[in-house]
Amino acid sequence: MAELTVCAPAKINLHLEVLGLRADGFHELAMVMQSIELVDALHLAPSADGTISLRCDRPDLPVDGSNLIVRAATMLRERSGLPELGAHIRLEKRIPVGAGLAGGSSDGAAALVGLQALWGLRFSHPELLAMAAELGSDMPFCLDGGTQLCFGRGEVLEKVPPAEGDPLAVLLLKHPASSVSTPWAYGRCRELRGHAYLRDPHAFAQRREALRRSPLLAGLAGTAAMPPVRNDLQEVVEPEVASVREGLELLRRSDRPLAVAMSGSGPSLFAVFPDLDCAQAAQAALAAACTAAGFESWACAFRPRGVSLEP
Ligand SMILES: C[C@](O)(CO)[C@H](O)COP(=O)(O)OP(=O)(O)OC[C@H]1O[C@@H](n2ccc(N)nc2=O)[C@H](O)[C@@H]1O
Ligand SMILES: Nc1ncnc2c1ncn2[C@@H]1O[C@H](COP(=O)(O)OP(=O)(O)OP(=O)(O)O)[C@@H](O)[C@H]1O
Repeated sequence: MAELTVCAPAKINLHLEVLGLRADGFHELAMVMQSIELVDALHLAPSADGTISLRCDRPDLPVDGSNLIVRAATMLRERSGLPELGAHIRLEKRIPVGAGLAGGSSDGAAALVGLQALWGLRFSHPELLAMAAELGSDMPFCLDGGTQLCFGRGEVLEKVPPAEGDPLAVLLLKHPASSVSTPWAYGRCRELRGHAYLRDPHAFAQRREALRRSPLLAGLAGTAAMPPVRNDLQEVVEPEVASVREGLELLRRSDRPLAVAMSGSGPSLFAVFPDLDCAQAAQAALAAACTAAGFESWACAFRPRGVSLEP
């Protein structure tokens, strides 16, 4: 096989509820995650000498063993038992880094799927999901993407069927000089809200059931109005990060957004619109204000799937 291209879409969190602490030190979560049409591209080619190399068009992104693409590739080769496997990988990076959009996680998921195809491996889907879960809490979602309920530390997934008709869309904002450490955000959440964390597994189960029946899923299906988006990390990050406050204020000026919130651990912000035309109109209307405040913006439709191999 010559070269192969695999797409790695970003995600936003349409619901991020911190339930409590787990024995492994991670947080027990109840989330709804949504893939969007903001996509990194990985170009894969076999290497003759068994090396795994990564090149990227973003000089500020490490391409060594700390990159999730290299970590995923190394894990896949080890688990295959074929140490002679190698690949040259070129990353076209379009998802902002450290933004709350799981760009790194999605790239790792794309590496698992793309290299399985390039190397002709035959891991089952559950095996790929298990490898993804070892590499990061957001990575399992990124494999199949679309709209999913995410429980546990983020790796226990329940698919939500895509809505009928035109997909919803978002206007996404991020300040290029701003990024938020995910471990810091969760640590701060524990400081501020740890006293109110749920402790009883039955209470966790009740919250999961409440999310399965929530007005949010009816709103996404178009059978009810979209409720406000809940992101428990937003109330932790917003007071500490000016670009989050500024971005939320900008988005609240747009024309009738269905919801406005921060994604993941931030600092990217999004406003939900009924379709891509509305999101693009909102982007045009806010263009001058965003430029003046130094924000980058993207108008993206919801995407009904995650990682995808390109023909
Ligand atoms: C904020 C979100 O992006 C929301 O989708 C995710 O929860 C974070 O997913 P992620 O970046 O893949 O997180 P990981 O790389 O697995 O963990 C990074 C750090 O975040 C904290 N973390 C992450 C997930 C989780 N359920 N509880 C946590 O407390 C832990 O300190 C962990 O060491
Ligand atoms: N391929 C990659 N793309 C982007 N970041 C990567 C990649 N590999 C490793 N990283 C590292 O992961 C960290 C954050 O990655 P990412 O862009 O997924 O953050 P994020 O969007 O906040 O993710 P999450 O929503 O899961 O918190 C950065 O420190 C970055 O250096």
